[in-house]
Amino acid sequence: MLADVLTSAASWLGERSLLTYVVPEELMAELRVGQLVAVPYGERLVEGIVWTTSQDEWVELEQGEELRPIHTILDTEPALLGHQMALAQWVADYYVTPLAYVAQMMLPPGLMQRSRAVLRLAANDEQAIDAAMQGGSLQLRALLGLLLTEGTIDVERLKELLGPKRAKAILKEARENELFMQDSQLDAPKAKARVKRVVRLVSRGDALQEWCKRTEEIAQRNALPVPVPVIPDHIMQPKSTGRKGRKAVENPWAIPEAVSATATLTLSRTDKESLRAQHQLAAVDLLLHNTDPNAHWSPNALCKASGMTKAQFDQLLREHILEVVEAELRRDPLMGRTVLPSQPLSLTPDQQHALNCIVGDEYDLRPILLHGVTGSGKTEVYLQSLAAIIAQGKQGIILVPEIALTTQAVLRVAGRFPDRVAIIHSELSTGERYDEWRRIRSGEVDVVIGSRSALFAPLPNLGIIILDEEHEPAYKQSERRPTYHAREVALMLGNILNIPVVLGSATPLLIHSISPSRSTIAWLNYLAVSMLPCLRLR
Ligand SMILES: Nc1ncnc2c1ncn2[C@@H]1O[C@H](COP(=O)(O)OP(=O)(O)OP(=O)(O)O)[C@@H](O)[C@H]1O
Repeated sequence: MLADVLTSAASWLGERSLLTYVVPEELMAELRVGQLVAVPYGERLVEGIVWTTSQDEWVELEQGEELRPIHTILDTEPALLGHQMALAQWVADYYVTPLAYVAQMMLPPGLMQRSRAVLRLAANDEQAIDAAMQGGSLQLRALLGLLLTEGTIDVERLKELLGPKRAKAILKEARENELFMQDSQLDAPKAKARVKRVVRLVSRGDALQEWCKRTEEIAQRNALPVPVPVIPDHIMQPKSTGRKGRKAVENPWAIPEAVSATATLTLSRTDKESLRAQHQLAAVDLLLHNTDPNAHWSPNALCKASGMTKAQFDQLLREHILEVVEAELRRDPLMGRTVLPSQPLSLTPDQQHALNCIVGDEYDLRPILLHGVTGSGKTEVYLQSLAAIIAQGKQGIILVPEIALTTQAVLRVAGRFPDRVAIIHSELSTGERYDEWRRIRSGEVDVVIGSRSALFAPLPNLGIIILDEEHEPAYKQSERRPTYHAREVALMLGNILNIPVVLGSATPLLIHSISPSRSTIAWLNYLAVSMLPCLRLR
């Protein structure tokens, strides 16, 4: 089996953008088109995307050339889906840009891994090392000493330290000596899931109730008025007045002044037991009342908020009331924003007609130009079109020209489809973008809203594309290659998948209004739907 791989090395720019590799027996069952793989390239190991596979065993090679095998599959889930690869091919041809540039643009930043060549000792043969130490050049001995202490040396670092000429000479000497070997390592990708140690309740139902009852009885055995935190915010976010004037964090568990200082010194065993029980009950209470699935308690934060000591916390672990697990924490771009849930409005006849043309009986495969003045209800039509597509088990993309997390458009979409919306735009952090990209790829999301790059979201079953304010110049990427226009790419993606593409505007570009045939895309023939108020001229 052979595979054509789009490599992240020289062929990003070269004419031969796809290189052919042999698929080794052990990878055959797992290898899929669109997956990220590591392949040998010259002396290095580089990253690439499997573009095509074939059962051919024969390929025309120059004399002395030999096909090399794929090294590893870096992620079993494809990084690019079939329709994205078809779109990438079109963008590369249409905007005369290397295919690899386009493919890289479709992936979240920080996913591609860099490779580096490293030098290491081939074997730990003491005699051979001694011989080299005595007979080798001064440079070789220095290199050997470095490898014996460090294990490996980055070849690029060696070049920086010694200068290219001396590094070349020493590397040549090292390669000729069987003691050394050079291989290639792929660095870990910069974008990773954020994993933290968090506390979870293990005990549930009757067992937990039983424990609470027992612990409450112990807690009530003393009369010390220990405060129980209702909302732990003031503990989690202590008021601070800067470095110098920082106030001590108020300890909500301190024994109140009403109870005299001497009382604290004379706590009986029962009192201590009672305090322990109260703290542990408070911790369990905090976990029970944590309704936000994105909020987690770390062991430290929980101890601080409930007043538990480490020993009291460990006791709860031993009794299997709590457990500490590694949980993936989502970096949510809408964290802290108020998203108001909304219900579909009953549509006006114009809106209903527009909806029918997009997702109803009147849809005729043509892109739809939705022309309506500001405030005429276009967004409501978009939302109900998305809802209809979602009801068919598909997903949608809605593009807006300028995106700020607080924009009304984002919050309106997020409010209509709670927890099922992802946001993609260039101002997200690498981590946020990576998390959103993975949610989209795994089918956890029904709607992607964002600026032009949201078009490349890996939705598994894309059913509609909407471009709001289609006349906006922000849809054109001009600062780097490919210099694509999101409207043209959206229309092509709609064509590849045979799905509705809606262009909405209060002031559509003349190119659509006057002569659709003059459009840059030959097959284009819009269906224009108007939601303009009826004007009577006297
Ligand atoms: N069918 C309807 N019934 C009642 N109110 C509606 C209806 N459709 C839209 N609205 C309301 O009218 C206002 C404007 O609607 P909307 O934002 O959808 O218009 P728009 O054409 O998208 O505007 P813009 O061009 O500014 O994006 C909103 O407050 C919306 O809730």
